[in-house]
Amino acid sequence: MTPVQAACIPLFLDHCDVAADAVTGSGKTLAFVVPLLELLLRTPLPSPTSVGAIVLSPTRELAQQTYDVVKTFLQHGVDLSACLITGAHDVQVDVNQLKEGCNVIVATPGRLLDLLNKSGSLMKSVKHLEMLVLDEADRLLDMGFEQAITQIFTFLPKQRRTGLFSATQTNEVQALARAGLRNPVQVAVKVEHRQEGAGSVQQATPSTLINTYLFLSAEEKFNQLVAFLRLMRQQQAKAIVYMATCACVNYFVSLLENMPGLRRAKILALHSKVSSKARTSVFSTFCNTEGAILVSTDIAARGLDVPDVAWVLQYDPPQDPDAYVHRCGRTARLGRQGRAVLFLQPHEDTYIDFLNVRNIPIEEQEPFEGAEDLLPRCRDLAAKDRDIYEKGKLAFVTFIRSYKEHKCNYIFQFKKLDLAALARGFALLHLPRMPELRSLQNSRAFEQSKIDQASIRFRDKQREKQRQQNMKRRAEEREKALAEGPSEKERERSKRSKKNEAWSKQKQAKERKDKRRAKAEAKERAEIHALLKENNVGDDGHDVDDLAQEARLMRRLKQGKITQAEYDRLVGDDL
Ligand SMILES: Nc1ncnc2c1ncn2[C@@H]1O[C@H](COP(=O)(O)OP(=O)(O)OP(=O)(O)O)[C@@H](O)[C@H]1O
Repeated sequence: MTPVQAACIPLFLDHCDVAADAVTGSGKTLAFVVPLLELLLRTPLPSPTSVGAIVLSPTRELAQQTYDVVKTFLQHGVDLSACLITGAHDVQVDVNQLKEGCNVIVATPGRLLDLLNKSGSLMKSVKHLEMLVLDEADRLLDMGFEQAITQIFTFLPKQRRTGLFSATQTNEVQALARAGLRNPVQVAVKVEHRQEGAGSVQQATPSTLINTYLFLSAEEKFNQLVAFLRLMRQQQAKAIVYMATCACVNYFVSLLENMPGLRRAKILALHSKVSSKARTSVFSTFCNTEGAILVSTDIAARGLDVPDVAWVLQYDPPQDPDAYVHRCGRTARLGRQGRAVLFLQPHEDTYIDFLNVRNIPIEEQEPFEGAEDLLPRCRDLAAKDRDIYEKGKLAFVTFIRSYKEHKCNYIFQFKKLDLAALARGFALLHLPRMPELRSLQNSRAFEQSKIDQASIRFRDKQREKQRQQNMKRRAEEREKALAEGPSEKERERSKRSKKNEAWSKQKQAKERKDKRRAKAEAKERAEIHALLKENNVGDDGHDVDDLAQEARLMRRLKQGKITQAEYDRLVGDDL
């Protein structure tokens, strides 16, 4: 048994409520699954359809993982039934499952609350609940599930055991513990590490983790990533690479697949815009393929348990400060050795102090050997395939947006970003027209490629044919509009402006200048808006944090801005 299990299991069996806080990979899942099953076996439920235990997880992936652990016991002789209730399928599927009887429910809060509100029989079945578990409690709260959870409490009997599990403790988690737990026993399994001159101090990451950082300019990052991945190939080691946005994952994976030494590597992309079904398949390929590389957003930061991940590389530091510990926690699980490395730009150096204050020991490391300048090759790929060219622009735009919205913006200061170096580091041929980049458009700091962007073709023949047809249609529309001359409205406008001729040339010049600027700004906005819209990224930058989208949708549902059906569809398909 692991320490957290040794502490929690007897407490639950003694009918105590437990609030547990233990590092990633310390075996928290079994610390609640074992006593939960044991309690249900000891106290037979009044009917085969009674629900004896509920586990609430923040995401579908985590719920699925916990459900799989429960299932393993059921397949080996534990005579209970279990079901998984998430937004992954139609509500009716869940209703049918529940009718057949579920002694253990593993669920995400939104869907469970919905079913409790709709189904009188489920409301009755939970009246004899023995145990409730809130897993990854801090994330449940971050995602805006607090209200849903407190509403779920109202359906459950007060005489129950409640467990609250988290690898990061916050004031909000403590408030939730006060609301849902009765005199909980606090279990904190801490890791100590020896620090020169300070004796032993507590740390928030596993003791078997070697945690390092590397200062790199924006232009060095991709080359170092390739050097790192070649090393992983040599060692046949499994690794996870974290990036800031979905679009960054898509773009850099397209580049990596074409880099020398990596063409035969198994590089998988995972983020919220990958469909639910494809996400399951990506995850299972990653688990079952030796030396596979997962490039992901924070969607894969928490709770996911892949025992043989040897390295975690944080290509971009996380938006959410707590995510750092969870990302690292995908390696060095349950006493195994693991390594985590963080790429930082030199101006982001205070992040190291920030980590130290949070009891996260970290050391500087040497750059990976064998790095070469691959950015010209990347630009060449973009020039030969419009798909890569467009992915690059989108990735860059979303990265800038995510950087501007950084939760630790006193460390990650937008004004300190070297945007020209960043654009070079993204191997862009042209700068997207963004207000943030206006001063760079004609600057020598970023040399725009001479290649005409309209001439860059899709490698995929079908897509290219479609693009040509669209261009032709737009040109015809323009010609037609020209031939028809100005519209009635335009003629009116021009007449009016002649009548009100400006009283001085100076004023006219200023007006012309303002008009030009407004036109340029409107064009920039329209271009960025079109780029984001085409790629299903909201203007509010919701590409930035995948999981926040579910929380945002939940809030909109609560405010009555979307219906339950819309919520289900959006969460089901898009997240
Ligand atoms: N007593 C045990 N003996 C052997 N293996 C165990 C034991 N308990 C847990 N494990 C294994 O350790 C791994 C990590 O466990 P688990 O996923 O529960 O960690 P966790 O603390 O929930 O991590 P995280 O905070 O990242 O979610 C799993 O692969 C699990 O099967």
